[in-house]
Amino acid sequence: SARRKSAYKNITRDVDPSHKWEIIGELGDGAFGKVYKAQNKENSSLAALKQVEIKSEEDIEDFSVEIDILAECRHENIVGLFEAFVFDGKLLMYIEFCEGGAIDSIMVDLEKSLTENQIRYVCNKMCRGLEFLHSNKVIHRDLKAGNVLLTGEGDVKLADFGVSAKNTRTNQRRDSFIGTPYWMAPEVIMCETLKDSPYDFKADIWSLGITLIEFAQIEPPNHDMHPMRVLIKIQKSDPPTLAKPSKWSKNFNQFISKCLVKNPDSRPTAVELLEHPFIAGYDNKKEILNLIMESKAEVVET
Ligand SMILES: COc1ccc(Nc2ncnc(-c3cccnc3Nc3cc(NC(=O)c4cccc(C(F)(F)F)c4)ccc3C)n2)cc1
Repeated sequence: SARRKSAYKNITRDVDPSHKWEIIGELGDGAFGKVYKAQNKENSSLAALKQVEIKSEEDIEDFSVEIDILAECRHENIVGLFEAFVFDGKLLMYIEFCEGGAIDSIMVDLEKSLTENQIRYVCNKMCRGLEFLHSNKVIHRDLKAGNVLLTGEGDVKLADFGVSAKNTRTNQRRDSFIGTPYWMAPEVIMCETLKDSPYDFKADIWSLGITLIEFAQIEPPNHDMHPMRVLIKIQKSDPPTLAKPSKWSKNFNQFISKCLVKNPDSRPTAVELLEHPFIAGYDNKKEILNLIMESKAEVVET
C-alpha cells in the first residue's frame, strides 16, 4: 500500500530510468550487482550505474542508507550521486563518472607507484573529503587506494565500492551490546566499547596512513601475509613505516607516523592533518594530470 511504501526522499520510484539514461558499457561485476557506464540522453553527462535486484522493502531500506549518505554528503572530494531509482524489482544508482578510475588500478596498469608530489596532492584532497564525512558523522571504514577515484580533470573523489558501502552513521549504530557481557572476551569488549566511543572515526585516519604507504609502494604493508595473520599482526606489532624511509622526505615519513598511532585518541583529526607541512596548502595537480594522461595513453596502446 502507499502507506507501507515509506517515501525515500532520495529515491525515484516507478519511473523507468531508461527514458533518461542509456547504458553505453560495462565497468565490472562488483561485489554485489553489476556496474555499468551510462550516458544521460538530455545532457550527455556520464555516470557509473550500479543496479541490484531488490526483493523486499528491507533491501531498499539497506541501500537507502548509502543513498542518503551520498545525497547528503555533497563535497568536491566525495563521489557524487546523480540520482537513484527503484523500478521493475531493481534499485539503480547513477554516480558521476570519474574517468581516471581508482588509483590502485592506475598503479597496477602503469606498474609503478605514485611520486611524492602526487601523494601530497591526493592526500590533501582525501583529508578534505574525510573532514567533510566526519563532520557529517559518517565514518568511511574502508579507505584504500581502490576507493580513491580520479576524474579526467585531476580531481580526487572518495568512494566506497565494498559491501561496507552501507556505512551506517554513528547515531544509527546499534546501541546494544551483542550478547551478555559476563562471558565476553576482553578484546571483544574492547572492540565493542571502541565502536561506541566518539573516536571510531579515527579508524579512517589509520587507514589513510596505510593508504599513503600503498600509494608509495603499490601494495599495503603485510600484503603478502594471509589475511587472518594480518589481523593479529596489526594488533601486536608496532605501526608500519615506509620500506625505504630515506627514499622519501622527512615530512612524508612524519605524516605517516602521525596517522599510524595505535591509540586512536592520539591520532590527529583530518582537520589537524590539513595543517601538516607535508600537505598544508599543497594544491598542484600538474603531476596527477600527467599520471592520468599516462594511464589513458597506456589503455590506448594495449
Ligand atoms: C575500470 O576502469 C574504470 C574507469 C572509471 C571508473 N570510474 C568510476 N566513477 C564513478 N564510480 C565508479 C564505480 C565503479 C565501480 C563500482 N561503483 C562505482 N561507483 C559507485 C559508487 C557508489 N557508492 C560509493 O562510492 C559510496 C558509498 C558509501 C559511502 C561513500 C563515501 F563514504 F565515500 F561517501 C561512497 C554507489 C554506486 C556506484 C555506481 N567508477 C571506474 C573504473
